[in-house]
Amino acid sequence: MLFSQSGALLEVKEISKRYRKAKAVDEISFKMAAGGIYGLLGPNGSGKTTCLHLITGLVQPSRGIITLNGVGVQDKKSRAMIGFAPDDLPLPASLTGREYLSFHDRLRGRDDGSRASALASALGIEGDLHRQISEYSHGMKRKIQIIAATMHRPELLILDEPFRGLDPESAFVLRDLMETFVESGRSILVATHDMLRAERECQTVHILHRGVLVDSGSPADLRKKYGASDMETVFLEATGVIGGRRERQGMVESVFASE
Ligand SMILES: Nc1ncnc2c1ncn2[C@@H]1O[C@H](COP(=O)(O)OP(=O)(O)OP(=O)(O)O)[C@@H](O)[C@H]1O
Repeated sequence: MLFSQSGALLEVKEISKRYRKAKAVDEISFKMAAGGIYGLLGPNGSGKTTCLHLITGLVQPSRGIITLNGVGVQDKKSRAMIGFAPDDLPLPASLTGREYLSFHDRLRGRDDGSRASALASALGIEGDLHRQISEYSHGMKRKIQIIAATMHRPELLILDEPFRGLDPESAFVLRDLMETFVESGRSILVATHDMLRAERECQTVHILHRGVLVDSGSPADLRKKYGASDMETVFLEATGVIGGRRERQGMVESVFASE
């Protein structure tokens, strides 16, 4: 496993991303070590997806720098070490699953066909690889994306809401895959709204609110810090949702109060 001078696999240093006047991500910094699952939590619109796109190198930051093993993520060498499964499922409907995976191979100049088959078997869709993606269910699309993102054995796997729409069996299988992946010394950064999973699976979570990193730590440490019994309460406290409750309730009451 390669390391940068700081020993971190990934270093995000003071990155900001501005879209016209609005800052989607504002001066965020954090590090990830090799061999762990890290969570990116935050309310809708808090900048999680933007942050993931910046780390993949697909989007350029307005400010700041992101390195993987000490090399900028815009560099081709870094990109080869990253796998990304986005939340939306932008898949070419007319290709078969197998053709889609071969397409990824060609883009990377690799031949990972046998690994793709092994992963498809593990995820239970090997028998569907000859079918057109237009015929795939939501869960099958999610799985083919995860295979495409992992078959080249990246050092860093980035997953945006990977469990969304998966049945319990598929979620269980994906969780096993993630665990095996990190046991091999690789790391995962996962953006999620699922607090239970974040608590169970992430060694460290970063909580975003309006583009700003408001807190970071292990789920256990954060629960202690906020005096909370679960990560959902930590999330609501850290993002100020609980604090704004009275004001919101007043607004709703004003709508429904009898005249
Ligand atoms: N291409 C874009 N152009 C303009 N604004 C954008 C663009 N992409 C994201 N934004 C804005 O950046 C902010 C953060 O969006 P982002 O999608 O990163 O949030 P998120 O935390 O992933 O949200 P969700 O949980 O709803 O998916 C939002 O205000 C959004 O409107």
